[in-house]
Amino acid sequence: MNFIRAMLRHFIHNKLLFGVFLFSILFEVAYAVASPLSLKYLVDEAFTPKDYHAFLLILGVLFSAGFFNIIANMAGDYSLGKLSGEAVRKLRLELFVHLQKQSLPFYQRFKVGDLVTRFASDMTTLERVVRISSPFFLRETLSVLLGLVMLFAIEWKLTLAVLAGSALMYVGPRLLQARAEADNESYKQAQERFSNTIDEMIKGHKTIKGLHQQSSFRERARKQIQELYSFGLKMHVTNSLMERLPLTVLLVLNGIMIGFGGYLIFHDQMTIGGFMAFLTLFMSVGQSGSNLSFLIPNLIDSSISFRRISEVFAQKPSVPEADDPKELPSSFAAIGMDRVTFGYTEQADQLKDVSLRIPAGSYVAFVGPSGSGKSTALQLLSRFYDPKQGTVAIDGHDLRNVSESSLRKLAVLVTQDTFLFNSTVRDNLLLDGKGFTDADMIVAAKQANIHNVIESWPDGYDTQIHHEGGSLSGGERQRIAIARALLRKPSLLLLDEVTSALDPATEADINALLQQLRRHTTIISVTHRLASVIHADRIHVFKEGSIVESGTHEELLGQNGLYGTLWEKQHGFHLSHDGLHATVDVERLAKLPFFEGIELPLLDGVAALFSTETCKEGETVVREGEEGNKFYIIVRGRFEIIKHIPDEREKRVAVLQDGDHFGEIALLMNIPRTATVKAMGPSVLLSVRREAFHQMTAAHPQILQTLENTLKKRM
Ligand SMILES: Nc1ncnc2c1ncn2[C@@H]1O[C@H](COP(=O)(O)OP(=O)(O)OP(=O)(O)O)[C@@H](O)[C@H]1O
Repeated sequence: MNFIRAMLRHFIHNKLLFGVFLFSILFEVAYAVASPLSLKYLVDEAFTPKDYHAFLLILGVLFSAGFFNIIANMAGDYSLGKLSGEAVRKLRLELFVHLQKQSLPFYQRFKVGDLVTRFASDMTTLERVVRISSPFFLRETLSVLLGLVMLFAIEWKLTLAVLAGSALMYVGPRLLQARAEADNESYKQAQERFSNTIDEMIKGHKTIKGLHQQSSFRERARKQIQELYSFGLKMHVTNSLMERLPLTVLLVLNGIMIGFGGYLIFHDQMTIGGFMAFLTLFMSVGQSGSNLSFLIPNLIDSSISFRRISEVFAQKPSVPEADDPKELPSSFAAIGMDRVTFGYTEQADQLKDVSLRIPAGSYVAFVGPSGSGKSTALQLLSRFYDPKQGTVAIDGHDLRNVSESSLRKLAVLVTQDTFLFNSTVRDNLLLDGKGFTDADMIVAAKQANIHNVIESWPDGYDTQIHHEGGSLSGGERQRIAIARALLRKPSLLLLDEVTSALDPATEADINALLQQLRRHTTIISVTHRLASVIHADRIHVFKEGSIVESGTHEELLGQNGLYGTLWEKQHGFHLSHDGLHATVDVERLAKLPFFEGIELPLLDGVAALFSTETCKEGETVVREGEEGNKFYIIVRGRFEIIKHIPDEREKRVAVLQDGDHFGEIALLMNIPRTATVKAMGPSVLLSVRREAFHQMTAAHPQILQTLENTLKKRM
């Protein structure tokens, strides 16, 4: 309702134009109703008595009124065009701003296809209603009302008779309305589902191809297109029925009118002129009535669009701006969390009673197993979400009470899922460009180690970025995102796995840059790669939503806790600077549970069997169901483990990262893989084939024996 009120408010905002519009409609209706009346006077007062003077008078009045009607209509059309255009313009902008104000959960709730449909198709329907249907509805309703008054004035008995019959005209559509609404809604939903499939198919085409999912997607699309067809047919039939019914009833009504009207004339209760005026006026009222019922399907359709847009307008941002927000200065003394508990849903908490204090100028790292809540903590520190309990504060100011713009100037978050706009590199770096020169931009690009790459492109900084950055490599995208953040010179830099897509050399450069920045800028870095945070002032180790250990690298190693375990797991690998050649120490191999107890000299031979494999983001290394003959250790990178759950789509069941291994059973036997393993970014693996392993173990059967025993125990 608020939304409809807002629309009306926009519509009547310009009182003068609204007055002109109303006057023009009233005049048009009055003229349309009065014209048939002129017949009564023409026939009864001029033609029958052959009164030439009366004839000229009536003709003069008719002609002048007609001329004035044309002018009034033109003024009305102009005012309507301007009023409706303005109302729709304001609504579009309000919807856009409203979408911008929404927090992350909103964008998780509504899918892209759904929102785009609301913006494009529903808004267009709404525009049609404001521009065409509503004024038409108003005019036709007034015509019916005024026409009925005139009909009563001409002959009330005949009017009552036809009115009783007219009731039929509305019964049919009423009965069908609920069904038409349901059919329209089903069709809209089917459209939405299909839009989402297309959206997924375009965005995920690589993944779909990579996982051989074309046929399941085709099947999904086929079903949805079939649904579109069936719902479309149903909707068409119901709407056509609704459109045809009134015309049939109108035919019956004409019969009643001519029969009863004739009877009145034969009994001298009505003049011929009166009957002709009645007939013409009734036709015109009937036409208006039928026009109104034609409008019903159109209005039903639009009421759904109204509801769908109202639904978006009704969404309140889950991270709202305070009424009188505090402006943060550009620097601060400390940021912290005090007993913060947070869950994305009511069912589970992803952060539990987390407290920490980060003084300005420090370099802090969040580490821990995948899914332990590191990124979530970062999202709360940059206020993309508000805690369920506890507070996140900068210098004692609860982030809920500070202005979003001052917070965003102070703190910039760079994530692993970088989004670039389909524009030039320069536009992507400068964005609104406020306060930055090209020289600033180049300094930032150099810091992020991307300047030379950009310069090597034929159009340099004017190079067009396509497919939201898909035309660039993951590392290039990431470095542009880092440059974009550095350009803004934030006092607080929040980094979420920013080096995970970079090759070792670039990663080393970015880490060196962070070392340079660390005293002027507070850096909080979420990473799973421990080697990059050994110099951090403080490392917080997350586990299942809580901070379980905190300290410097040395302090944490001394504690021999979770950090120590994670460090051991990632230790013992060597990677060439270009990231193409990796090796593993035998001491590291010896720590793999299934090589436990095998003497180091023997493991030397095993270590030599490993070869390096690099993979791109989205590449599938192991496919569920296929027979495997390789064992892998992750040197760098993150891999998702996907399982096909019957009657469900594929589901990510785990994430593996640096130091993890998979596929060890393939060293023993040739059995189908139990899950698909896919790279989440550029990665480096060490792998060994069963055949090579067996050649080696032929000379040392005890290795095979140990492996068999351990794997048997684990299975
Ligand atoms: N938007 C979301 N809605 C619901 N659950 C989420 C959402 N984002 C993350 N989660 C869940 O919250 C938990 C913590 O996720 P988070 O990303 O903070 O972990 P993380 O330690 O950063 O792990 P990773 O290194 O794998 O990113 C995980 O179980 C994750 O599945």
